[in-house]
Amino acid sequence: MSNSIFVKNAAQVITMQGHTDKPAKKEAMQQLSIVENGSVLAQDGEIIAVGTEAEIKNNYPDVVRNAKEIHATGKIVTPGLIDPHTHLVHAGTREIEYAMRLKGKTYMDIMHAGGGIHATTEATQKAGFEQLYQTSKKRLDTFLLHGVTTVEAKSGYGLTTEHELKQLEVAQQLNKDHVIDIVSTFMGAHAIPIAEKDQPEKFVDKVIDEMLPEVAKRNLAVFNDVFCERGVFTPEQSKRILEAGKQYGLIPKIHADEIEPYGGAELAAEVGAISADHLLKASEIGMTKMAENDVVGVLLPGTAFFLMAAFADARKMIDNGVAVALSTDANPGSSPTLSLQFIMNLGCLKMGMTPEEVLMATTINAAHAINCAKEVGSLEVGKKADITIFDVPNYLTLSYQYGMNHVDTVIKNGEIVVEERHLAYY
Ligand SMILES: N=CN[C@@H](CCC(=O)O)C(=O)O
Ligand SMILES: [Zn+2]
Repeated sequence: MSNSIFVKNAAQVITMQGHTDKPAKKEAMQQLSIVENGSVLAQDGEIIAVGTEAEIKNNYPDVVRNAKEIHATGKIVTPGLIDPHTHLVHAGTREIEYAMRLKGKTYMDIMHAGGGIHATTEATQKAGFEQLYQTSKKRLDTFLLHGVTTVEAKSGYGLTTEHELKQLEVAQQLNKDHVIDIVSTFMGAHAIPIAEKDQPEKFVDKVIDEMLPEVAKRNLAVFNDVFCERGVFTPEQSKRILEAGKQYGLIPKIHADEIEPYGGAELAAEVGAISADHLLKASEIGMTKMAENDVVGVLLPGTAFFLMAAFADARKMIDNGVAVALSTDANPGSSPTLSLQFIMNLGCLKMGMTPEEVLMATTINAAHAINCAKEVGSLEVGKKADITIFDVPNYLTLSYQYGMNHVDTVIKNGEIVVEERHLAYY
C-alpha cells in the first residue's frame, strides 16, 4: 500500500502559511496564501510539498509516481478544519428548553430553575462510560463529515470528581480510537451544583482541592476552563480556580462575558489565558487587554444565533488587534450544531467578518487557541497531512452558500477518511 498521497490540481489550495509562530491578527487575517491550480503531496502522514502539479512532480518524481492520486479539479483544498471549543461529551438533549425560550424564558432563568447546564449534568451523571462514548463518537463522525479533523472537548457536565473524570476519560479513549484528534479541557467550574448553591466557595474549594489534582494526576486535560458569569462564578472565584490549575500545568481558558460584561476578557489577559471564549458583551478595555496579551478570542456565533442574542463584535476585535478564532460551541443547550461551515456563514453575515477571516479563524487561529499550531492548522511542509477538500469552485462560495455541507473528501494523517461525496452546490 502506498504511504503517500497526491492531491492534484485543485482550483485553489488555501495554505494559511506563515502564521504558525503567532496567530494572525488584523490585516494578516486576510492573508490566506492561495496556490491557484495547486497540489499537495504528503508522505507518512506529513505534508512534504505544496505547489503546482508541475513543480511537485519535478521535485518529487519518485514519491509522486507511487502516490495515491486524488483529483481535486474544480474544488478547493484547505487545512482540516479545527473546532477549538466543544462540549462534545454529554448525554441528553434540551429541545424542551428551546421551546420555552421561544416563548420568552431566558437561558439564565432556565438554568437557575434547575434546567440548563444542570439538566445536562443530571443526564450525564446517569449515563455510563459506554453510552457517553458511543454518542460522542457519533458526534465526532459527524464533525469529520463536515471537514473537521481536530476538536477541543470540555468536561463540565459531571460537576463531581467521579463524573468529571468519567467525561474526560471518555474523551481520552476517543482520542485514541477515533481519527479526529481531541484536545481536552477540564471544566469542573461550569456551574455550581443545585444542592451546593448556597455554598459556592465550598464548591470552588472542591474544584481546586479535589478535582484538579485528580485530573492532573491522570493527565486528562491540557486546559482549565471556568464559566465566569454573574450568577455562576465570579471573577475572583474564576481567578482562584485558574491560578490553581496553573500550578498543575493546566493552561487557563475562560467562558467570558457571554450574558453581560463581567470582566472575563480582562481576567483572561491577567491570568495569561490562551483564549477567552464567547465575548458577546466584552468591554473595549477587555478587548484591548486581550490584544496586548495575545489572548485568542474564540467567538461562538452559533450561541448568539440560537439564544437570539446580540452577536459578538468580531469586526471591532479584529480591528483592535485581537486574534479571532471561530467554533461551534457544540452543546445541547446553547448551540446544538456540529457544522463549523454554518458558523463560518454566521461569522460573515452576523459578525462582520470577511470570507478570508472566517477561514483563518477555523484553521490556524483555531489551532493557536488550543496550542497545536505547530502540528496542524495550515498546509505547510512538516505539518500533519490533515486536509479537507470542498466541492466548491472558490473559497468565497464556502461562506456564501449557507447551511450546507460542502465537504467532498477528508484526509487525516495522510489517510482518506471521508471519500469523494459528489455533492451538488447551489
Ligand atoms: N455558557 C456556558 N456553557 C456552554 C453552554 C452549556 C449548556 O448550556 O449546556 C456554552 O459555552 O455555551
Ligand atoms: Zn462552552
